[in-house]
Amino acid sequence: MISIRNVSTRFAGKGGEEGFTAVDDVSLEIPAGSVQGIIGFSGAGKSTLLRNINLLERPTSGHVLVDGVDLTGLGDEELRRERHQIGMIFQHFNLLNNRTAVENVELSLKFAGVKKAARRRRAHEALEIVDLAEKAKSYPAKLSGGQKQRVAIARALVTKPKVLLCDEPTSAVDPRTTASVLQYLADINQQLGITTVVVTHELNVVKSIADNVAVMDAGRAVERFAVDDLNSGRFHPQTEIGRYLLDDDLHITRTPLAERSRHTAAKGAAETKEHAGV
Ligand SMILES: Nc1ncnc2c1ncn2[C@@H]1O[C@H](COP(=O)(O)OP(=O)(O)OP(=O)(O)O)[C@@H](O)[C@H]1O
Repeated sequence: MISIRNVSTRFAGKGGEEGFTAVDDVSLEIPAGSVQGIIGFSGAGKSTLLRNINLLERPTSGHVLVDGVDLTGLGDEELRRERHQIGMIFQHFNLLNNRTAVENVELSLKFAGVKKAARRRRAHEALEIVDLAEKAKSYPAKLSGGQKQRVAIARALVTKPKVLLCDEPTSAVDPRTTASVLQYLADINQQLGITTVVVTHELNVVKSIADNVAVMDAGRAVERFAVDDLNSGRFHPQTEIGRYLLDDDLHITRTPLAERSRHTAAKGAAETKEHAGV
């Protein structure tokens, strides 16, 4: 459904600085109706690859096909039309603060050329999908982080896209809200059959929502696996970055409390002696 073929994205350097390759020859097939996770550390190129899918960031080379249409080969007008098939949500929601929830959702329809008469009705319907009908007239400042993300989801869904791109959708909300936002995304994927791509650095996010995952490191997709295979122990990462990322352990080195207190006590006694000039 989404076919990423040998995509590379190189950013030009400023003022004689060397350029930077953020995405390096990535190919990825994302089946229709599936949830694809993209995981990696900060700076790995995840967001750039996601933005390559709707050409918010045009790849330097390679092709992106959505439903068989090569977006990289389209002119501006055709690309604008195809983009209405692709919704996107962001870490910081990107709502307009001077518009109510329903007006934020309506804007997507306006850009898609939907007539005014139908816009308000459809925007209310989209807010109902994310259980926010009663907040339709609230401004973003009066909404919690989770509610803002749900408005953003409604805004992305209202044009009935085939694809939903999610850039760190839960990084700015607490763990309980994370679960709620992920549940909405899972339900929407299941009920509406929207092919969903989720970029995250959180293993528990991909484990709970994705069917397939790609691990990115330094612009490359270095590992791919099905979450079922990971959960059942059939998948074993081959790269160091994969092993590190897929291990729940945070790798913090700590001295056990008992040893710490012995150490502190010994240090304290030495300092007391020193202070007393013994
Ligand atoms: N417009 C740009 N111009 C120059 N360099 C950029 C640009 N956008 C991103 N980069 C660089 O490309 C690399 C990849 O960035 P990207 O945002 O895709 O990574 P990421 O894996 O999503 O990281 P994070 O999790 O921190 O968002 C980074 O080193 C970043 O500084």
